[in-house]
Amino acid sequence: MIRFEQVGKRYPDGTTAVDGLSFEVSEGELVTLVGPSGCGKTTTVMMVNRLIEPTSGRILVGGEDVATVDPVRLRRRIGYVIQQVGLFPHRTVLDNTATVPSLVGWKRARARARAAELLDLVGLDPRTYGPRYPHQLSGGQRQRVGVARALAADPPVLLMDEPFGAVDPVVREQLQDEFLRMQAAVRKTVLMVTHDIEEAVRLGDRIAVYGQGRIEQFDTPAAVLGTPASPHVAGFVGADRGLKRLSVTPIEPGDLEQPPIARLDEPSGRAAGRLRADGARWAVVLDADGGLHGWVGIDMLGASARVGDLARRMDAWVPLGAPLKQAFGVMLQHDAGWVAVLEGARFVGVLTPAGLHEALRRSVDADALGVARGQVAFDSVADA
Ligand SMILES: Nc1ncnc2c1ncn2[C@@H]1O[C@H](COP(=O)(O)OP(=O)(O)OP(=O)(O)O)[C@@H](O)[C@H]1O
Repeated sequence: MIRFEQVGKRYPDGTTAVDGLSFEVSEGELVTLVGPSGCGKTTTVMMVNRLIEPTSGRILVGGEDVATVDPVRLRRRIGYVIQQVGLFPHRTVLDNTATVPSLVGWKRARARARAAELLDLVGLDPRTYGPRYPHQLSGGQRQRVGVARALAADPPVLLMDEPFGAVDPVVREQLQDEFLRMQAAVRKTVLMVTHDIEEAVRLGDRIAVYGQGRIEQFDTPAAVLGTPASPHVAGFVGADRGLKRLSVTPIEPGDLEQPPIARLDEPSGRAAGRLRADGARWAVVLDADGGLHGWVGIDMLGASARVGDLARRMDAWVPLGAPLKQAFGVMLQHDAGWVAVLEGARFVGVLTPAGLHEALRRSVDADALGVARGQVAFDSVADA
């Protein structure tokens, strides 16, 4: 969808901002550009909408060489979000959002209806915020309007330059989450500049890590964290790589342990006997459909009641496939030594701190070997 072919930019004073850039962003893919200040990230995105002209190579958008497209027409097909949002101060939020549709000749009513829809999409109620002026919004809200405005004419491509850079870390994380949800729905082809590796990892389908004026590694977040291509990349992604991997490694069935199970309607004495025989101190309690109800400890099980009368409800669960970080968060929040994992509504096992550690090692090892994670085979007890 966006293709760089040996693109370079040399300024008249002799500064080479970027050199020999070749990479591709597929349709619907979000690529983050990350690297130290002055390494050429902004130059890269501004060449796509011709705010900067390359001095060598070419850039294709949707198969078309952008150098051959009228810049004004080109920019209407490419959304652009920057850190200093640049809203028109004397226009309402709704009119700001409707700017591009109005420019490309939509009727006023249609442009405004579209703007209202977009404000809703970025989490701003158009009835409340539409009539306001930019100075009546918080920084985070202004940033959302910037995103809504960039999407208003439904461009297939979105360029974002530090879009969440101007807000505090908490709001920033909120905006990132909202943006991810939105991107899952609209699937734009996105090129996003950030200097923050955490943001690059959280948002990017793939990451381009820049050195001075060139890309040192272009790969998935897991691969960049797991096998940095150079000492520069390793230095940039930082010493806490293992921690960052928690965000990008999904919980897989093989990571789970199978604890003893008790059924809601089971006589409590029978469940207690089974636990004792297994040497277990607690069991996960499931309902008749295999859904999670809660847990019960062996010393809570009396002789006469049913398990369901004695069990405790439990909210500490995560879906299969969720990132390990989410499971870790739930464990901390509930002060629990394990977290239940569900596939749909069905209980499939528990993740413990030991399982979490193993999963992290598995993901690092898989990348180190250069094989897809699903292909890694483990020696099983049966083979020994
Ligand atoms: N008009 C210009 N003339 C000369 N050099 C320039 C010009 N514009 C940018 N540069 C240089 O090009 C290099 C790349 O700049 P660019 O803005 O792309 O970096 P960046 O990675 O986006 O940095 P930051 O994260 O600080 O925004 C820098 O060394 C910068 O000083």
